[in-house]
Amino acid sequence: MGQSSEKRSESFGQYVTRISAFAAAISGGLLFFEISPDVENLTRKVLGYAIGTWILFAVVPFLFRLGWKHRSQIKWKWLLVIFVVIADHISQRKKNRNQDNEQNGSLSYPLPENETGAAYIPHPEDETKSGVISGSYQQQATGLPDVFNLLPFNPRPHPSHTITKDMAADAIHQALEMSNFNVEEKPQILSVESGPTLQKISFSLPPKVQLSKLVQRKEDLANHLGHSVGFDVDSTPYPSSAAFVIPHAKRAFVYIRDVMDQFIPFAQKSQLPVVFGKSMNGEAILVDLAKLPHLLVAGTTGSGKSVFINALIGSLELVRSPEQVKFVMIDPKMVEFMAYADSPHLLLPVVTDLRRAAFTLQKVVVEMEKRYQTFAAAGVRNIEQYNRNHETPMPYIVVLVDEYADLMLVVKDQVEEAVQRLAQMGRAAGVHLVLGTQRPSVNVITGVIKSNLPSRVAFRLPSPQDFRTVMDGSGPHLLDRGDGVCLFSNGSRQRFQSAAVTGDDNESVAFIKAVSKYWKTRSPSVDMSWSLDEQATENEISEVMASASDQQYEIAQSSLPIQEANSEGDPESQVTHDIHSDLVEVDPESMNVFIGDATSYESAIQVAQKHQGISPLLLQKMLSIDYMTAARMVERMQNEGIVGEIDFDKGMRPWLRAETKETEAELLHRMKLYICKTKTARVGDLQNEFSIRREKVSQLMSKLCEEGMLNSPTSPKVGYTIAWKDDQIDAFLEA
Ligand SMILES: Nc1ncnc2c1ncn2[C@@H]1O[C@H](COP(=O)(O)OP(=O)(O)OP(=O)(O)O)[C@@H](O)[C@H]1O
Repeated sequence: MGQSSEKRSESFGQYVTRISAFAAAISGGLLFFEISPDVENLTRKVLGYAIGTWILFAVVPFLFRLGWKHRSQIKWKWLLVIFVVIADHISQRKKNRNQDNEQNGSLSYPLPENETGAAYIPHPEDETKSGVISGSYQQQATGLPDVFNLLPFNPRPHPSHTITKDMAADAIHQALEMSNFNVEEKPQILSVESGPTLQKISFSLPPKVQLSKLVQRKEDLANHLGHSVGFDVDSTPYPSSAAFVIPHAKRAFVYIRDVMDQFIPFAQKSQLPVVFGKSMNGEAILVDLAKLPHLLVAGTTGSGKSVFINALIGSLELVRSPEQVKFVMIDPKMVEFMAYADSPHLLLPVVTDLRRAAFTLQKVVVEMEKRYQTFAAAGVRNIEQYNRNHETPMPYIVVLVDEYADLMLVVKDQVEEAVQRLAQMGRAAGVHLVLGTQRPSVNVITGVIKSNLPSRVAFRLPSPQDFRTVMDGSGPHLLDRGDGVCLFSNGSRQRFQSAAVTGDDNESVAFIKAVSKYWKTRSPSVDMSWSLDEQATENEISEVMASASDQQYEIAQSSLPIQEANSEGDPESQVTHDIHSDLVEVDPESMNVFIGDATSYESAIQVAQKHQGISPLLLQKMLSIDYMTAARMVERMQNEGIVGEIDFDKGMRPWLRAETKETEAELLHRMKLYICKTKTARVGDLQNEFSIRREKVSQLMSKLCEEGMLNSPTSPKVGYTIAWKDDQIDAFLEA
């Protein structure tokens, strides 16, 4: 009986040992193939349990049997001492870890050991007025700001081996030959750059091989090089050369922790510092979101869009207190931003309802308008100047939308209008947009959005057409997990590996919670959170949104064809002329500019007249234009004597131009003089010269045609021409 139970426990032990050996082998294999950080973490855990089980069921019984056999020779006293020392060591380690967790917000992942025990300690009182990081950190020895200690470590900071020049020359030679290029010699390799995901091999183009041909046969080359995904052909700074971009066999990840040495000084001199990732040659890409000033992020599911946006939020939360930056998060899917529910950086709870999302965006527009009023009262132009002159900084607001396509499908009109206004005017007010989408169709990424969000990031997308919609051009086959292309407003475009706080979802949630806890203990006094219902009344929103639509309506009306004469009422509306003929003198390429500039200036004058004065802020608000354009128009109005010097009490330049008493005949005479002197009859020039409405100019020009001074436009390209001969012009001028 005793023997059979011993046998049974032995076979159970063997059984368990075999299972754990099997589990260890599988997890070891999975670790070797580096499938993803998620799988990696799981396999590490399984490996740990397997080894633990093996120790428990194989090693411990073996040692026990061995000890029992030689029990007469064992020095029990020494064994006890060793046991006590080990137990003490284990309990001490456990205690230290608990203390660390306590300090750092109960992380579920181990904190890095701080060798010197020292850290930069952020002091809210040290905040610089420029709104830079919560203080000049007090450096104690070589530590980090303690909030940075919350960042997880990168399990895979380095890629697998970079290809050597010799191997590259062989591989490229072979691929060129197999793709039907006539190459006699191996190409000369000029450089091999290695980043976290890719390596870029630059080589001299063999005779008769052109870069454009390589691009054409990209797919073939990719197949022959064994990299059908991720391969690209690129240009290089070297003459007569090309580059092949090839993914690493095993790529590295970029964690924020990896670049914090560069990020901390960068954060000191920027407003909204974020870690984008690393470039193809492994350099950190650090970006000031305030300068972008908005961002569109597109990527299909699994491409790394959410990890990137989380890295962006994480970067800001690390270096900006809740008093300095506030987030508005819109998450219709209720997946991405829910982990931030407790964050003190939130201006209002995460918005998940689509209609409420539209309302929220409009509310942000109201906030932006209020800020402009505050700036006007304080005599400053933007948030930077305001924060420089004020003790309590005005927080930047970053609006994050997880799935912009969902919003556009349901509440397109409200959303697009609000997004357009925020994109056009948000920057000076410290309001910035980050719009994410999985579905970058033309219905979602409309012309309006694209023209207002020139900075964009594309991760892997379902089709080349989608990539084109986002980036306005073709691009490489991108890999999953953060291989992306970024495009900045200055037109520069580059491939990059996106940064992550961590690639592990659980670790990510733990980090977000820890950072929230960190800031809650440090900035408990100021509660700036919004209550959407209290502060943003429907009236307030509709008032602000309507002021724009009225104005846009006026502008739209002024450029519509006017077909019927109206013999009564406003003489200016007595127009018999199709306004399209005014535009015919303009080259179609420049038409937009022409219509925009001339019409806007005329509208600006109307705004000034209506309000009996003007300020850039008022103009900016009424015409939905950027501050600089508004300021330039105001300056022009002042130079032309339409408005006067600034009246500081009213915060405006008063309207000066008396209503014109000039009769139509006098105005016609002045126009004739102008045409004779300048020998031009362009509607735009006359409109600018006389500061009168486009319709009025058209009406007068029709009269001049009737008088025989001008010829009517004959084709869409040719505008009015002068019919008078030179001697008629001279005679008129002499008279
Ligand atoms: N930059 C990165 N570094 C490391 N791992 C990454 C990175 N980006 C993505 N991953 C890995 O890829 C997985 C999917 O990424 P992510 O959740 O960001 O996809 P997504 O594009 O947002 O898709 P969805 O819209 O379906 O959420 C992550 O869980 C993570 O394991």
